[in-house]
Amino acid sequence: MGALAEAYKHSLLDKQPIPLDYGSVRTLPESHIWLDQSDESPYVAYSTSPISPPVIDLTDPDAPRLIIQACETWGVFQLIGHDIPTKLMEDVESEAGKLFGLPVDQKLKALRSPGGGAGYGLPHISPFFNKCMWHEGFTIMGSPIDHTRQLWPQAYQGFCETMVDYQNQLKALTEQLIRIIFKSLNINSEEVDWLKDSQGSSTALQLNSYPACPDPTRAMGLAPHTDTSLITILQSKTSGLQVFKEGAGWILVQPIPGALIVNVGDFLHILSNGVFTTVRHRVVVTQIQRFSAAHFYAPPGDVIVSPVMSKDFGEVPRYRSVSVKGYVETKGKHFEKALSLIKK
Ligand SMILES: C=C1C[C@]23C[C@@]1(O)CC[C@H]2[C@@]12CCC[C@@](C)(C(=O)O1)[C@H]2[C@@H]3C(=O)O
Ligand SMILES: O=C(O)CCC(=O)C(=O)O
Ligand SMILES: [Fe+2]
Repeated sequence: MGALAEAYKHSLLDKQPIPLDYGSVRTLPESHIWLDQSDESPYVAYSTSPISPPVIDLTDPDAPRLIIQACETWGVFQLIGHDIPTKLMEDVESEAGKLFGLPVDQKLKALRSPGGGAGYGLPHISPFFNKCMWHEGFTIMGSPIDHTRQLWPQAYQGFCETMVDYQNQLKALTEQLIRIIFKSLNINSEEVDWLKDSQGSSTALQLNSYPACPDPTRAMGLAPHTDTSLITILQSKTSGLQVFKEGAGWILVQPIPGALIVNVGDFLHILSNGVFTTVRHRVVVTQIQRFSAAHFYAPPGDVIVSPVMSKDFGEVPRYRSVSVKGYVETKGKHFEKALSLIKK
């Protein structure tokens, strides 16, 4: 858990709208129409360019070089050859389906409390937009037991076991990727206490549901954002995620069966002195419900993140050093402006 639990805490002081009973809505309500915000509309500037983020096989001896290259050029890649069991990935999706399939009154029993990080609700970034997203989410930080007991008083165990197993395995995979990336940054992983003991890092698992939408071209699944994390690992069987590529525009990511989508977050961007891209992304919706699960990983709250200095990453720092806790707070208050506020 840790520092990420604090993300958007301050923005949540504003009244947070609650998700609609999506199943009963036949016409897109005015509150959910994004079309008039022209440059934010998901169907405007949607690139037809054939380029797409690289696919990297973790068992390929050349994987470390390809990962670094992808972090620089795209800030996102699809990972195959990882050892997360397919069955576990499928169980996560089917447990998420059961949760979001509950009647809305039931789901509201697990509603995130004001200022709280975990539980059911709209995206944490909702207060920064004047339109609502076509989305419902369930955020897990640490054990999901308290919230899931509200949902299924007798039958919460299957859900909890699956999510805890997934969180542990995704944490280990993230740490494997971080060790690879740190090597290129000339950081000795053996000297990084929080990585060595696997203690204290901040993690969160976000289950996302994008309900079937009656008017997809005018709705927004998840508004453009960068993740606050060091690294995020996402699973989804279906397309909907778009990433912004400088010079090309919004590119739809076509998930490869069994692959995980890995993206660079703000902390890795700062650490790499701006060389690795913290990729802006958003989600479009369709008439078919879509699920995804995103695992976020950041260092412990008291860690100071400073840009590395070298020939490859630049000899002049582009960002001020920040504590993880401090930057998470800045992001929660200023959202998209957070990075520019810590620029040197
Ligand atoms: C760990 C976290 C990152 C996140 C905020 C949170 O505390 C829990 C959910 C995460 C999420 C998922 C949807 C997009 C996002 C921007 C949001 O609103 O909530 C991210 C947050 C983030 O990366 O900053
Ligand atoms: O659903 C997706 O594909 C992306 C979700 C996402 O960006 C997030 O949870 O931060
Ligand atoms: Fe994201």
